[in-house]
Amino acid sequence: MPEKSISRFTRIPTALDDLVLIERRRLGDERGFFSRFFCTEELPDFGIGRIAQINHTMTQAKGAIRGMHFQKPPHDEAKFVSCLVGAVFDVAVDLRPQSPTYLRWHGEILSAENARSMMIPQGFAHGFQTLTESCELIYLHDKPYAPGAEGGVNALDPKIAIAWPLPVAQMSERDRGFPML
Ligand SMILES: Cc1cn([C@H]2C[C@H](O)[C@@H](COP(=O)(O)OP(=O)(O)O[C@H]3O[C@@H](C)C(=O)[C@@H](O)[C@H]3O)O2)c(=O)[nH]c1=O
Repeated sequence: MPEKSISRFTRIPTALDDLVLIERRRLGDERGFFSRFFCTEELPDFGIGRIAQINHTMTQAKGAIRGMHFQKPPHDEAKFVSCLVGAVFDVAVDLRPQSPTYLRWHGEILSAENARSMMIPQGFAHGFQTLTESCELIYLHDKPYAPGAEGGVNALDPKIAIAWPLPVAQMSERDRGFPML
């Protein structure tokens, strides 16, 4: 079969407009598996046509929360978020005032086993809670890091009411200080 006819990705819509879950297909054999991680040919309309940065994080504690982060315009970015070690509850909040799903959140489990990634579009805040120890995430960003443009929504904001699956074990001081809506 010609290589191009193999579809490597399954798109799974979510309850939020433009927020898509991607399942990376694994081609397995007795050695393990081969998997394409990202593809501008197969995902051309996908927000990340150009990869400006790839970032890698490790979070030690189970129950730790990072987020909810975004970059303000003109540095607003799309990111393709994947978990390569462990498992996380990954969450996006729609911050686009014109959107029918404005201020709604959506969460999905991303794990090393399920090979799922979240495509976070521009205009969303992103964060996650670790479900295991020593979780490693990889982010593909379509814009460079712009420290002066960092924005945040408080992950514990009762107006958004994200149903974090575990008690909060750890948050950075900066994340705890983000304002409530
Ligand atoms: C986000 C970022 C941080 N840094 C630096 C700033 C700081 O010294 C250190 C840790 O930064 P933070 O505490 O913001 O890292 P962290 O909380 O892991 O930030 C990340 O959170 C998740 C939820 C996201 O969605 C990511 O886009 C990113 O914002 O790394 C960079 O050099 N480049 C970057 O792109």
